[in-house]
Amino acid sequence: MPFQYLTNFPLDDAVQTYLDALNTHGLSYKTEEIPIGLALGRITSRAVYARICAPHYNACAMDGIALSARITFGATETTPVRLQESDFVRVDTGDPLPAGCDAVVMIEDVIEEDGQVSLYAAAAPWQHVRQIGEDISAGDMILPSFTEVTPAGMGAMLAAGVMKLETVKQPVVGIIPTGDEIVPPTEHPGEGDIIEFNSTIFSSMLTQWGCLPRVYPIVKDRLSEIEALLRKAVDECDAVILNAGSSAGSEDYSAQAIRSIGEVVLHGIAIKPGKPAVLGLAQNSSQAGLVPVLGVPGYPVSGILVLEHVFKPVLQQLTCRQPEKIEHVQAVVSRRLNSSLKYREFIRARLGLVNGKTVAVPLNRGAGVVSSFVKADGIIDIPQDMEGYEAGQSVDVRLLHSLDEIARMLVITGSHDPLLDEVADIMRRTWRDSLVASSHVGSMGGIMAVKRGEAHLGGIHLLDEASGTYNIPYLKKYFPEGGVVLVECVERIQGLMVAPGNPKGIQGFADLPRLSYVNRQKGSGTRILCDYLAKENHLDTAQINGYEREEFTHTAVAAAVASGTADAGMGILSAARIYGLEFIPICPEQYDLLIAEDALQLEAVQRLLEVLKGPEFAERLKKLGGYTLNKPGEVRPWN
Ligand SMILES: Nc1nc2c(c(=O)[nH]1)N[C@H]1C(S)=C(S)[C@@H](COP(=O)(O)OP(=O)(O)OC[C@H]3O[C@@H](n4cnc5c(N)ncnc54)[C@H](O)[C@@H]3O)O[C@H]1N2
Ligand code: MOO
Repeated sequence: MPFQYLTNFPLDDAVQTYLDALNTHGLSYKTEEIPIGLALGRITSRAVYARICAPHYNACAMDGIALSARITFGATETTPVRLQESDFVRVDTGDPLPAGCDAVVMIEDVIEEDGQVSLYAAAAPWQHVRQIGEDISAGDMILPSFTEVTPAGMGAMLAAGVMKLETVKQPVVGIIPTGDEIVPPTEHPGEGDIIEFNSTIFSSMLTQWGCLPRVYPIVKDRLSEIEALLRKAVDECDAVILNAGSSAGSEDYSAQAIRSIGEVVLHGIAIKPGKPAVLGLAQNSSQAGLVPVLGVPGYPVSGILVLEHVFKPVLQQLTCRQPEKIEHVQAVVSRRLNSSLKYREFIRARLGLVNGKTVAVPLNRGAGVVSSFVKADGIIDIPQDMEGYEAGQSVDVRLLHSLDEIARMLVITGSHDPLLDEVADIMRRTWRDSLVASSHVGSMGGIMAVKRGEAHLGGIHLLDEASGTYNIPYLKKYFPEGGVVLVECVERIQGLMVAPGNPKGIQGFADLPRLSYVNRQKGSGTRILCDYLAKENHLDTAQINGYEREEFTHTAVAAAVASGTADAGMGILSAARIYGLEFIPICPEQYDLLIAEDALQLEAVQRLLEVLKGPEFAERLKKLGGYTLNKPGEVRPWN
């Protein structure tokens, strides 16, 4: 296959070019008549008018007596009007107003005395009567065109004798997953198998947008097979998403397949992730309609962004839904962000309100890191003509959660330990409105984040080589003026995680030169410990294979060992257990929380301290293993 040169259209131009092309070819929504009972959330395609009045008869609005108001005139507290049974009709709410009557008196105001009925107030004509058409008059417009049907709207239509309405047909959107290595979801994928989950993400997004997703079976990387399934999908659907194979690889057939059954409007957008998207179209041969066909990059984050930015505006033309307002916020970015001048970049970020400023902590930028979307509170939008931002600069962030939620977020930035997730979970179970955003940037990263006022607190475990003590020497160095408190958390065991059965017979740190190693990032407490142990053991780290290979969490190191790409890595027992690894204890260390003094009184911080002191925390840590609890949650004097 000849190499395909991708274009580099700015995003807005690409979307406009695509919409123009689709509209030129006559892209249009379809309509269908549906019963009212199925209309919730649907969009009207034409105005709905009342067929009958509601109410369609004069109805009593209260339980009581119906009468002619005239006969009550003159009744007062002191001069009641007395009525005979023949002067009125006893009625219940909803009864038709009896002939000759024009008012209802509530039963509470009807005084029965001496076998007679007395009224101590006059009735006004038409009081407590729901007159014909009070709610809706026949011929009234109940809903205008292109309006979303609400529960009350459904009731109003039925009340007005409308049994069916004409709506915009929900577009059926076909999703075709492709790839030789793609397998249906399974708990036990083979090596090289990629679990097919994009179609589930895309289906759910489409459902949220008012479309009907239809997922086709996974098709192999064979042009003829992709073309055949694409042809079928175009004939069966109103829009089609062809997933993966969008790039320039030898088995990337999306653009070719779309071109062979229709037209590629453009291939390549100046965004990252998402650049190799293919914007195409084809004719539906059975219904002679135009079908937008989108070639979506295989990486899930790329796919989500392309769907959101490129396909959503197209689908909104088919669903006739209005784009919802996108909320933005200016936030201070917590670390340097590089960006290419060639692309507009979208970077997922956690957000929190610290010291009155909104802080954005960028998450993993990888296009394959779908979990970054799970954690993200917003998307940092770096324009194409920017080279990036320095830490502390203000950035534009598209909000994924409300500002109210972000204001409640407890921002924890520092060293990674699974206990933080357990604390967050206990908080959530105890107080449902608790929100915790924790980012793993290592102990030194935590110190800096708290110092810059960009985190409420951070986990730290920093060994001071000179004194052999933990944490306090660092606080003295970095916070000479105070402003932070140190809260006791846990003592935990650091050790070498090795393959089950310890096939390499590893005894301790001194064995590293004969192994392949996986390390933690510089600035993490574990890395500082490794560097210290290397010195103690007189090891030249340049001679240790993999010493420069850096992972950001204990579990990522454990995963590397479990996958066999490293013989050993330093970490905590709980991480080794998760991956079924053997654990060679090396030394205990103190893992504490560094809390900004200003943050100490926050409700969220107080809740966290309460959790640390409680029984559930102790129980959960016992299960995780490798921790000793002395006085968790207690403030430790340090200066
Ligand atoms: N030499 C080049 N290589 C790549 C380029 C490039 O410009 N030159 N672009 C990179 C970029 S950027 C992206 S994005 C990807 C696009 O990849 P494709 O659309 O061609 O997709 P595949 O290579 O087939 O798959 C990539 C990756 O996506 C995941 N995937 C695919 N389908 C699914 C699915 N249904 N469910 C879950 N995950 C899926 C999977 O991890 C694949 O490995 O290309 C780069 N390469
Ligand atoms: O465009 Mo790819 O989507 O940058 O990762």
